[in-house]
Amino acid sequence: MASEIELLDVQAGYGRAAPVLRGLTVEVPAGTIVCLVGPNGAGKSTVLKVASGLLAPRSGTIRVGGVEVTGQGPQRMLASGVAHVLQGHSVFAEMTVAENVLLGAYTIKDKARVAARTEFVRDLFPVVAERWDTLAGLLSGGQQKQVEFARSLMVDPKVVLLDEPSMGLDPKATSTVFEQVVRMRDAGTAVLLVEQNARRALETADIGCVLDLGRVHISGPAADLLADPQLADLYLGGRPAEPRP
Ligand SMILES: Nc1ncnc2c1ncn2[C@@H]1O[C@H](COP(=O)(O)OP(=O)(O)OP(=O)(O)O)[C@@H](O)[C@H]1O
Repeated sequence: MASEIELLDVQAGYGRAAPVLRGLTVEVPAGTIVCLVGPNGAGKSTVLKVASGLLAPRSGTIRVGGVEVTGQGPQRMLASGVAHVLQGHSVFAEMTVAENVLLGAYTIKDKARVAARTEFVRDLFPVVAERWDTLAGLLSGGQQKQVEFARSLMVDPKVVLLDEPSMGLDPKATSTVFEQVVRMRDAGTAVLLVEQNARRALETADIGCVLDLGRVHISGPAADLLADPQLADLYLGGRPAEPRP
């Protein structure tokens, strides 16, 4: 299966400090959700920063859709097909949902294409369509996250990078947000997901990667990782795996 994004043997870090990523390899095949889990400070967000061009790797190779893009900055990575939904909330509260979503299309000059993408995201995220003219700041945290998802899909990316989408959300809103992540995948966008809520994320993902000491320690079908008692002990709070619904 072709990969939408590949990070191969990547070393990366901040300033003169020791590298955070030390020979990390991860790939996101088309049509899949890949989830990175691992302890605090393992480098999960750093992987996404390298993937979106916010942080240049010190060495290694990055490919998007099979084309090498190593060292490109965020704008060129976006143009190559990589969209990044950052941790926390990034909607503009004083702007409407429509204005927030359309910001995602600021690089697209073709009006017909913008109209087609607008229809696509309004269809995919019903709450976005329902609250289109509402000030984004009046929406709940989970609804705001869906506005961010919609904004990221305006450029029709090959892969979307999601950094802790459930952060600060209650369990019901978290479930809705994860359902929307699955809808994004089913609508054709591959997803690289980073989550503190490792068990919930692995229940949603197709492939799981456990990050430790700056490398992918273990990877495989997410269901297998969930069923592994040793992994559950180390990374999933020690509870036995619950069967998938
Ligand atoms: N902007 C930065 N400048 C310097 N060091 C940083 C910066 N961002 C992250 N780091 C360091 O890089 C390491 C990995 O951080 P990162 O945020 O990637 O981990 P994480 O696995 O996403 O952690 P968490 O689960 O706590 O969000 C940490 O030691 C952190 O202190």
